[in-house]
Amino acid sequence: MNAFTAIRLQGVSYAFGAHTVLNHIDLHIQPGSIVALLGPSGCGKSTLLRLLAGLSEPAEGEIWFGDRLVAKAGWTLPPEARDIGMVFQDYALWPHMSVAQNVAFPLKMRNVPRAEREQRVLQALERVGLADFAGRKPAGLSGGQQQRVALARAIVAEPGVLLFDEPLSNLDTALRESLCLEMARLLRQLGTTAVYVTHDHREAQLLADRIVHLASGTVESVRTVTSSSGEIA
Ligand SMILES: Nc1ncnc2c1ncn2[C@@H]1O[C@H](COP(=O)(O)OP(=O)(O)OP(=O)(O)O)[C@@H](O)[C@H]1O
Repeated sequence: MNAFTAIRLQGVSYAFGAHTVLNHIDLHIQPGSIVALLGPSGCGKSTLLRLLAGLSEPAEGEIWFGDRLVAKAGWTLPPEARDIGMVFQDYALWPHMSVAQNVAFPLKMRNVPRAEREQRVLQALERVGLADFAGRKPAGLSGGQQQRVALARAIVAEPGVLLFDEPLSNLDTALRESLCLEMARLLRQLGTTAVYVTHDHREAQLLADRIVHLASGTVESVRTVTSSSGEIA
């Protein structure tokens, strides 16, 4: 897979017992685009992201990354076989590892040789403005810095797809906006297809090319953000 991966969902449904959470979702995400999944609490945003990550399997339908089938009814390709990077709300950094070791982890999993690993880790940390923090432990960093480390870890292996689940919601308002703009710039530089779950309209408008509005487990609308000021067509 390369950095320009399209995502296609066809008739995807998911239920917790008798409770249908996603109901025949059809969605096309263009390669290299940044899509925000927006909607009220409980509408199914995180569930949809978990299906894209390979953390849950659909009850119905198919999910394709490029020309690769990654999930269908009752079957899913596991996260580590999907060429994805993920950033969660709670950073999910390993506390006993240094910043550099955290960021190097996806490269280790891919058996990238040590010298190349060190070079790519440094490059990823430079991209998020943390090159001087490589030797620190996560506990010695602010929330915003920890989330930058998580971002560096997500991009270091240059995955085809980046998935974000409310990555800024633990940060204060001012930091949220500046980090959001920083992430938007970085994602555009990288050209990686990205899906970004949020319930914050402003964040979605600052960051995304398209905004998919979910309501009660269905796609209510898909809108294109037409300018950097966040105007929506
Ligand atoms: N493990 C679970 N068992 C049963 N029901 C669940 C489980 N996880 C989520 N749900 C239900 O599925 C629905 C969708 O949840 P989901 O977390 O996808 O929503 P969301 O849009 O991401 O919400 P939020 O913005 O609050 O995170 C909700 O009604 C929720 O209560």
